[in-house]
Amino acid sequence: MEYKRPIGLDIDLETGVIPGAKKLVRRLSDLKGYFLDEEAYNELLKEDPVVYEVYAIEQEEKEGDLNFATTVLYPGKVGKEFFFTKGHFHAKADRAEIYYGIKGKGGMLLQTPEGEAEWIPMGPGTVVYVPPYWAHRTVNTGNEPFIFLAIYPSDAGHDYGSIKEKGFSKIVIEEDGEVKVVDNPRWKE
Ligand SMILES: O=P(O)(O)OC[C@H]1O[C@](O)(CO)[C@@H](O)[C@@H]1O
Ligand SMILES: [Fe+2]
Repeated sequence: MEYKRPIGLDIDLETGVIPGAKKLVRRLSDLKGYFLDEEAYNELLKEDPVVYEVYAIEQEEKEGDLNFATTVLYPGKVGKEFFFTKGHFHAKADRAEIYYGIKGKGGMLLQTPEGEAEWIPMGPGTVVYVPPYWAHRTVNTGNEPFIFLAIYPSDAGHDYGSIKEKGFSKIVIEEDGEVKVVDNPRWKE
């Protein structure tokens, strides 16, 4: 039998960079239709800021193996809504995932296929267990990059479809200087 080699490396805890990882950049233009306030979206699109970067060490899509990735989610808002990752179910919906907060301040929105949402605040050292079947999106509620590690089965895959279409049933906004998790007025059952 041919064994894969173990991997040991140091994540840069200040920048979130994983040496040798594949880098993915998502700009505001990659998130068309995701934010509630279209006017604010179009205005900010003139600058088309980077919303988040992902540094991933990925294996083949085989049962039993694991991927890991850091995400650097930049601070910012579209209207009242804080910057977030697209969010997804797993293509293999029963695959779970672990997140670990490294730097900055934010949280995770999780949601069942029926639309029951949960908000978990995150900071450095927070561990979040994403159970099978729950969609997940991270949100930066602070004013510095929010950096975290995700560890997930390499055959989990991403299913962006229904989140792209319907969003989450909750949104995370700033109102009167406070972070609020409120019902998404555009949410449809
Ligand atoms: O795939 P999205 O929803 O854009 O979010 C990116 C993050 O989610 C992951 O896909 C893990 O769930 C990572 O690759 C990355 O940390
Ligand atoms: Fe995931």
